[in-house]
Order: sequence, then structure tokens, then C-alpha cells
Amino acid sequence: MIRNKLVVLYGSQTGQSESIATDIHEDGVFRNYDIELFCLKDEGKLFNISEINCAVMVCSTTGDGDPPENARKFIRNLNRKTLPENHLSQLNYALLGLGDSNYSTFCGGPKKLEKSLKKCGAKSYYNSAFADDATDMEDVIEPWLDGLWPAVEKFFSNKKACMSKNEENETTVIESSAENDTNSENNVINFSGVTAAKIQSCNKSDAQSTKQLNDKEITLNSKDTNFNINLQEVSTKFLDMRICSTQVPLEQCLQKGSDELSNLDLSLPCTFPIYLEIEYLENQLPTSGSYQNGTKFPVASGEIIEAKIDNIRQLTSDDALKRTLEFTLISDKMFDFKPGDSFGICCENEDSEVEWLIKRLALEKSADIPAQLSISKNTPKKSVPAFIPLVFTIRQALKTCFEIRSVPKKPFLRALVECTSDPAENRRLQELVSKQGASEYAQHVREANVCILDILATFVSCQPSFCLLAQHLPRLMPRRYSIANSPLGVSNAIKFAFNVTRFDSHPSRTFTRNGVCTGMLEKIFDKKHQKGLDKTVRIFPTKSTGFCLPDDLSRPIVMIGPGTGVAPFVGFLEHRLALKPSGDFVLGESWLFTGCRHQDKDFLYKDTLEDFKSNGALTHLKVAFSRDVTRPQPKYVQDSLKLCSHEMMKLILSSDAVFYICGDARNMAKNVRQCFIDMIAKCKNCSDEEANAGFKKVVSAKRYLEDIWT
Ligand SMILES: Cc1cc2nc3c(=O)[nH]c(=O)nc-3n(C[C@H](O)[C@H](O)[C@H](O)COP(=O)(O)O)c2cc1C
Repeated sequence: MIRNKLVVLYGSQTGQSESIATDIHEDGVFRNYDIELFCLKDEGKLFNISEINCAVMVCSTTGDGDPPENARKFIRNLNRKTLPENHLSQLNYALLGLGDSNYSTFCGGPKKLEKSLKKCGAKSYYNSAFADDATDMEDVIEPWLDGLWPAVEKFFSNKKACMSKNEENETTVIESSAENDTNSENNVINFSGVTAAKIQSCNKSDAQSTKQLNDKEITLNSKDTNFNINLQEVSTKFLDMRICSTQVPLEQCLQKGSDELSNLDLSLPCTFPIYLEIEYLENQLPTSGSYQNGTKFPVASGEIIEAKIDNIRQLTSDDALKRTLEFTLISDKMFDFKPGDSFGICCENEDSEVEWLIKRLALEKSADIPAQLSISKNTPKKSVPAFIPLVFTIRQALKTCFEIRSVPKKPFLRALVECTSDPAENRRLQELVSKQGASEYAQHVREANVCILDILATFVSCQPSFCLLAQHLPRLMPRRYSIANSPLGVSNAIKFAFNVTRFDSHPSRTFTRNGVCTGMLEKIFDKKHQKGLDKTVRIFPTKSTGFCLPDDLSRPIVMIGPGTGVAPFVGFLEHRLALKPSGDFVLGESWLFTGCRHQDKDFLYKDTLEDFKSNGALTHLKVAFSRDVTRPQPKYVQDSLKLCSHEMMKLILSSDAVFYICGDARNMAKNVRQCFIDMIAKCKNCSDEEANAGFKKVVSAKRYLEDIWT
């Protein structure tokens, strides 16, 4: 039976699409749609695609232009030759694709999905959009989401009209919102002249939020010594400032917008009721043991284990621009791994930030009392977020469950409007979430990378409840690192190396910051002499991406990994060395191209790599120094590659060598890819297009493998 309901489907590798799909589902619930949410992998078990009439799909890309693992079977099934033609002609879909143009095949996953859907006769009722991690995803996602609900509304109203005329199959494609014509006065959105939906600046929770406002008073001391922030100062400092000049510091703009914007009537998105309620359980103990209630991460391929920190060392000199640390973790329960695999680290927010937030939310008295969340009566929402332990304390939840450093999305800011008592602050928050203030939100919130801490430090009369935060803050996600050793060394140990991430200060941000995970690890390093190494870290194995040594170790390998991109190759070489004496085979030749700024400051694993060269695990070691006056050339790995272009071309064109690239996606991986295409064009004396086609063949043969990050 074809069901007359809306179904949200996702295919997600690392959780982004899943989270967007979950938000869409939640939004749909509050808009009173009969709506369900499923992962594409559950087709045939929890839902049947041939029974769905109207779907919203969110799908990402992984590997080299591949669909996420949990979407592959679904797509394979759509492509079965035995399927009758047009067997999904009842299906109408809206598709949001996620990808990253730093990879050679942008949005390959959702594009393959769409091709398969179309082949089966499914029709699109709203233009597909493809968001790019390399630029700013929200630039695409936000307008697409803005146009989605009117499109869904129109689909269902058309369908109703068609059904009464007995024309069930008719569908209309609605252009995404760039082409929408909005009449802000009466909040009616027109699509191609058709009145599609009334979007009202609505607030479904007036009673609740007013209560919330009255319930709370700001009890913070104006001076917070932990952070040296004078909140009152922060609130008033920028009140009279104006923007719209690049010379004006950006901080003026988070709190105070342009004159033009301050005079406009604003169209605001809907706000939804707070559906979580908290109950304190004085006599109970918080659920102990499992991190985030044991809820599995999308990237995990096994359980979380607690590993002891066995050793930490700094790989860079003290005067290097970046600090690189290497950790060695051990555990009796260490998971199986191969060289080239990565693993996840469960993060914790910084104590001082959690403490600040508790004070700012006026929760000092309740932060350590065991508590339980439940769903308010009369809301359509069904469950509390699964990653919050059943019995928890607010301090524990803020430390381990929520991403308190994430950029607040507009629905979050919209909800904060309702608990901001100062009229000027309230108006400014409204501006930032309004349609008219979209560019100011982009500039002063998203691009400035502000988080809830900055918002609460700037808008001092904003007093949200913990439940509001719990509803809007995303789950604290793990960070992934490449393993830098072989299991054939010490099998219960893993090593990894990372740069401590430091964010440049920004006038919109009150809080200076390091990366959540690297900051957490650096703190452990800094305290290691005081406390010894009694610390543990929660880790888990992640799904393999195929970035591993060939089974046949006689195949030549070329490894390209500047900076911390060298880490998995240390594992590769350790593995080759361990296998060398026992094998009745000859190790294939191996090349390593790495690089750093200065040979005596940040040449990572210098001695280890030179040892690999002398003991035969590594045949050629090529190092580029980008800022070393004593070694001016080659500067970058691609310069080293060009110097070896003859050998590289022999390996890529007339051998079965495997090429591995690890490290920065934005510049390095792109440049290295281009360098190979240029070298092929030169060597074969062919056009760029032909060289590109030749290069793509190497990629499809899985002989050019990337493990890159932005
Ligand atoms: C290992 C890996 C490989 C990726 N490969 C591609 C790719 O080939 N093409 C692309 O457009 N994006 C690629 N991406 C980017 C992801 O699609 C993008 O980050 C997306 O937001 C992830 O969404 P998800 O968390 O739902 O999987 C890749 C990301 C990772 C981590």
C-alpha cells in the first residue's frame, strides 16, 4: 500500500547527513506531518521504498566518490537488472547531497543515488542541492531547507487536488528558495506565482518561554575570574558601534548590526516548544560507566575501550610554529587494527568552560544533582537524545555529551530570542536569525565560528534553561586520528601524532580556544610531569576506508604525506620491516615524500625514517622544507615529485604500484593530484583531458588512495 506520509531517509558515513536528516524529521514532527525517519540501510526491514510516495533524502559521499556504506546496498538494489522498469514511479523525492570538492569526485554518493532513483522512475518534487564541505555547506543547506517545507506542502496539496481529479501521478518540481518570491509583509511565499504555504513568524511556545524568562534571573557575578571576562562590559561595550565597513572590528557586529538592518521589519523562522523536562533525583546516583550512554558513533566499528596513556612526546622543537605531539596508548582490550587504519577519540569539554557555562546558566546549585530528562506532555517528540545517560548530572552532560563549541544554528538562536529580556539584545538576536539578516549571521556567527559560550557572554540578558540547551546543542562527536604503528610491533599499543589546533582570535569571540580534542590531549601532556601518566583516554576502532598496504608486499608503494600526514606511513614501514625477515618474498620498492617547514624544528619522525631507510624498509626518502633558508628547494612534496617525475611516471603508468596520499585536503592533496595529471600530460605528450582520464583510471583501479582532511 502506498502510504500518504513523508519519509526522511539518510545515507551517512560520519554522521553529518544523519544529523541533518534528524533535524528535518524533528522539524516535520513539529509541523504536524505524519513523518518517519530511516537509514537507507534499513530498506526492506523497517521501510519499503516501493511503498513510499514522498521522501526527503540526505546522502553524503565517502571514499573516492562512493556512497556511504549504509547507502550502498540500497543503491545496489535499485540497480538490479531484474527490476521491472519504472518500479519506483510512485516515489517523489527531494535530495540534499553532501560532499567535499577537495576530493576528485564531488558528491559522487548522492549523484549515484539520484541517478539510480531516476532510472527507476522516481521523480523529484524539489530541486536537488549539493553542499560542499570545502566552502560553506550552510550556504547551500540553509536555502535548501528554507524551500523544502513549502515544496512538501505544495506536493501534498497538489496531490490532494490531483487525487480528487483521479490524477495521482502528477508532481510539480519546486525551485529551491533562491528563486522564491517572498512577500515579507504577509509572510506568504510564492513559488512561480502559486501561493504555496503560509510561513508565519510563529512562536508555538509563548507560554513556556515567558515562564522561562520569569523563572530565571542572572545571578552571575559581573566579573568572571576564570576567563577574565567582564560580562557587563561585554554587553555594553559595543552598543553604539556600527558596521558595514571592513575597517570596523567584527566584534561590533555580533552585538550590533547595521543601521539598515535595525530599521527593517524582520521575518523570523518558527520557534518550537521546549520538549525536554528535567527532574532532579536527589537520592539516585548518576548512571556510571558508559560514555554518552553507550550510544554508538556512526564511524565506529567496535566498542569504546579505555586505554592508558603509556607515553607522550613532543615531536617538534619548542620554537616550531606548530606543536606536534605523539601519544602511545595501551590496553589489554586493544582492538585489532591494520597499518593505515584510523581510530576515534571520545572528547571531553574543558572543565573551565563547563564551569563557566554552569555559572552563566545559574545552575551552580543543581549542576551536580543526579537528574533525568523526559519528554513534555503534548509535544509530538517521542524520545530524549539517546546519547544522554538515563541518570546524569548537568556538569557531566555538559562535559561529555554536548558540542559546546559548535556554531549555533538558526533554530537555536531563534529559541534564545525567547529567553533574552533586554530589548536591544533581543532585537539583535532576532536580526541574526531573520531572513533579512542572513548575511550578518553568516559573517558574525558562522564565519566567525562563535559558539554558545560567546553568545551567552555577549548577550548577557539571555538566560536559557538547561533543557533548551540540551535540545539544541549537537552531540559531542569523536575526533579521528591515523594510527602510526603496526600491530606487529607491540600489539596492544597504538601510536598517533597530531598538531595542537589553535584558533586565531576573532573579535566576535569572547573565548580564545584550542581544538576540543587536541586541547584536551595537550593539557594531559602539560600536566604529565606533575601527575605522572595515570590518565586514560576513551577510544574506539573506526570503519576501514581501504587505506592499507597491498596484500602483496612485493608491489611498489609511493607514500606522500607532509606534516602529520606521515603518521600512517610510519606504521606501513614498521609493518614492512616486521614482515621482511620472515617472508619468502622480496619487498617492493618504497618511496616516501614528506615535508615540513624547517629541518631542525618540525621534521617529524626524522630519525625513525632514516632508520627505515638504512634497514631496507624504505627505499627512497624525499623531504621538502618549505621555509628553510639552508634547504630552499624543493619546497613542497609536489616539487619533490616533479624532481622524480621520470620514476613516478614509470611507477604510475607501467607498474602496479600503489600511491598513498595523506594529509591536508585543501591544498596539498589537490596540488599533488594536479601534479600527477601534469606529469602524465608531459610524459605522454597528451592533452590535459587525456591525462585526467588516464589518472582517473589509476584512481578507479584503487592504486591512488587518499586519507585526507580539511
Ligand atoms: C574518508 C572520506 C572520504 C570522502 N570522500 C569524498 C569524495 O570522494 N567526494 C566528496 O564530494 N566528498 C567526500 N567526502 C566528504 C564528505 O562527503 C563530507 O564531509 C560529508 O559532509 C560527510 O557527511 P556524512 O557525515 O553524512 O558522511 C569524504 C569524507 C571523508 C571523511
